Amino acid sequence: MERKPIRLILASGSPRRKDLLNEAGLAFSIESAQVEELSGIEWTARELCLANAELKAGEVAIRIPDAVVLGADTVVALDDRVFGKPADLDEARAMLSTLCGRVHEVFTGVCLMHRESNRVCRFLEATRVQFRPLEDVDLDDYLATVHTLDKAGAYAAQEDNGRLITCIEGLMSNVIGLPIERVLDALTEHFPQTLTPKPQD
Ligand SMILES: Cc1cn([C@H]2C[C@H](O)[C@@H](COP(=O)(O)OP(=O)(O)OP(=O)(O)O)O2)c(=O)[nH]c1=O
Repeated sequence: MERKPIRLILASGSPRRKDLLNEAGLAFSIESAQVEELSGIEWTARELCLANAELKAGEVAIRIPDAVVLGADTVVALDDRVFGKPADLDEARAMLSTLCGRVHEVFTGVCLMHRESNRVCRFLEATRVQFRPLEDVDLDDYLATVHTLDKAGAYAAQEDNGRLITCIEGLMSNVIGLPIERVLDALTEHFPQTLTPKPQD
């Protein structure tokens, strides 16, 4: 039986998420979610990134109910602390100083939502990341050369080149904002009608 294609929409303004979906060869469009992200010490990192992913997907899915909407949220967790995007360079410096010499976890929550059929698929991926000791890191240089304010935990694994990171256990794509391997599996299982290849240039 022929299946009717369903549009895939990325509910995100993150250039990293756009690149990862593009590299996977998927056809999709972008509609940034207009939401105030949840935060606060009452949330664990796992709860927070899943709740924010659903919030982002839900806001766009209300507007476009016939599409499958992908929302995602990435946070960094150390012990019971949760680091989102730093508010300013002082906070970025404080986050990086705290993360140095330790292993932390990066969680990305993903929510795929199709309102028309009332179907939602949520999952979370965790990756462990180890940082160099503080004395081996030039934080002034790092903060001057890497754009940290739009990144959870104030670092960019995609352009690290060994400056901060000594070891990554798990999916690299998850650290930079979207565990694309798992997104493809979830789309294949739950929403195969979205898997139309993008037109060739
Ligand atoms: C840890 C880490 C995060 N990041 C990015 C991924 C996410 O874009 C960002 C975390 O913030 P998010 O709130 O997850 O996403 P966003 O604000 O960029 O986009 P939107 O809410 O519109 O979807 O941090 C990196 O690019 N590299 C890294 O190494």
